[in-house]
Amino acid sequence: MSTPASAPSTGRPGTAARARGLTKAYGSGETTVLALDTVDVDIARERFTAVMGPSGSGKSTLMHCLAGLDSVSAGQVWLGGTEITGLRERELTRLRRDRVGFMFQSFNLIPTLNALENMTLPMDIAGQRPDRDWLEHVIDTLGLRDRLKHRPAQLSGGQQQRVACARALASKPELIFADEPTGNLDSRAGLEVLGFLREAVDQLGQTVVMVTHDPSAAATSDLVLFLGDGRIVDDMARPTADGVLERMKRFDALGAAPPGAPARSGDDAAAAEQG
Ligand SMILES: Nc1ncnc2c1ncn2[C@@H]1O[C@H](COP(=O)(O)OP(=O)(O)OP(=O)(O)O)[C@@H](O)[C@H]1O
Repeated sequence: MSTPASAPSTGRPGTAARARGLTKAYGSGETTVLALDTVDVDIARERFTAVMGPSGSGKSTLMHCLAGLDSVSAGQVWLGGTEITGLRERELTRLRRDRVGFMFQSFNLIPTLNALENMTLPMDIAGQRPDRDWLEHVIDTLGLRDRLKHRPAQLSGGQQQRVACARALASKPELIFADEPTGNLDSRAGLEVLGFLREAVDQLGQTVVMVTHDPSAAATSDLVLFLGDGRIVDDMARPTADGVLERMKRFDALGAAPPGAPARSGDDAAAAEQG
């Protein structure tokens, strides 16, 4: 299903990422796992999109395929206006480097580099100079000023996550993919990171796609996409934590969407709620 994130009537400046018929199967024969099943999705530019769903529903796979980190079994994916399915690895690497920032659960920090060096490493590799004012702003907002010379092993898990967050934001990428960015943080640090992602969207025109299990974190977004069994089964605009929690409870009560079940829109869900 195509999500309202793409509604042309909003006048937003297009889509930052798009997929049509996106299908991803792992393995072969009897052991095949269909992680994504003909997903159509539009990630609106300058918006904050959250992706939720039960464990194994395909959230990380969707993010990896949209980011060009994983190959697809069928379908097409675009980053901005560029179709990435079929691109050669070298072109794909360059595109990712120039346009995309990543925050993963495993922070992927380089142990021999200090915090500041880790933050600027992607730009150093790309031969780009950081925007100093922006970098300073990122560092202060994430409370990393007095940790810049520390190596990852000398930082707490939360601090490492904040460095990974700063690294994703440092080059002002058009699109940031965040996989459970608050998963390893205490609630205060988690709120800070979410606030910063929100600010990046509202004030800097960046686009964020965040996978989360946390309804409160999802409530920071503009639109929540709910995945079930490799399909987008619902969505919720202007989410609240209570609203997301209710929706999730309802999915639990209904069980996972059966394969082949028609994808439901937010309106259908609202109608079902009233009826
Ligand atoms: N490399 C892989 N090889 C085989 N199966 C995989 C692989 N990666 C993911 N899968 C399977 O694909 C399905 C979707 O996995 P995915 O990690 O996208 O789910 P998820 O919704 O992100 O789960 P979680 O919330 O637990 O992180 C699962 O059934 C998973 O076991």
